[in-house]
Amino acid sequence: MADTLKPGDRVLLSFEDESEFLVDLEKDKKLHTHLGIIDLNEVFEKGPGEIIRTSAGKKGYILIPSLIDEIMNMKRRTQIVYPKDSSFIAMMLDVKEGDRIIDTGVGSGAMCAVLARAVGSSGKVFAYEKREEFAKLAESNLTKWGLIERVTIKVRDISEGFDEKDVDALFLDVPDPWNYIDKCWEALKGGGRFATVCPTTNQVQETLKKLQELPFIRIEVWESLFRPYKPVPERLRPVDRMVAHTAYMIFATKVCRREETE
Ligand SMILES: C[S@@+](CC[C@H](N)C(=O)[O-])C[C@H]1O[C@@H](n2cnc3c(N)ncnc32)[C@H](O)[C@@H]1O
Repeated sequence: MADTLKPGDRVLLSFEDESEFLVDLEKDKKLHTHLGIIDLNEVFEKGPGEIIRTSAGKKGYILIPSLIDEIMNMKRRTQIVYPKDSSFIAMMLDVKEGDRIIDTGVGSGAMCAVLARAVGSSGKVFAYEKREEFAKLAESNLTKWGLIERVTIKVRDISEGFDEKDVDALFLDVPDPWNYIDKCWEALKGGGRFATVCPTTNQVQETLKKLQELPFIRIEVWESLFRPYKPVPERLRPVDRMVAHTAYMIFATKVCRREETE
């Protein structure tokens, strides 16, 4: 049986000219677009996967938005971690159901959402952010995506340290990560995984120096390059332009000490 849509549900209306609209459903409401008017009562009646037509006869489809759809269209006031990086980071941190994770700075909440989804309903993300307005924006985004129950947002400068101890993994996204790596080490459990992102190589160098001073092992630096293709079977080829750079990703694993002590 088709999913039944109710007021407050979010849908993605996807049209043939590639226009897409993310909509919070309301009864008796009309959406005015450059393709014509969409009667939302029709969306309720039809349901996900079905065709919708605007008042101008343009054809679209009713879909349930994915987290990637949400992140690529989200309200943001900071740079965000893009899905091509955040999905890999979540795997490298081995985030799973029930984990306790720290995410900082939470910014607009893009990476936090990926972590919150991965920890499941029995896990928790402790999200630190020094700027109240960004913490509020992250809270609003995570609420919209139904993930806020799994996240505790703390408005705090992380130079004061973290409240949590023995967390399974920690993600750090601030302009000067090397200044907080000792605090991250303190919060992680033995064997806990650490990740950070930096847009420039000189930031990576500073971060690596700091990681090497502390008991961290398996230090790795990665960059992900994704090249989409035009999906035309007769002329299959890459698109003309690609995103050449987002961020370098640095990973490390905490150990309790580097050498055995007597
Ligand atoms: C690039 S944004 C984070 C984006 C976020 N990871 C996302 O995917 O949406 C960096 C954030 O770190 C916060 N920040 C910078 N230094 C901080 C500090 N010392 N303590 C807490 N937050 C900090 C900034 O206010 C900003 O919101």
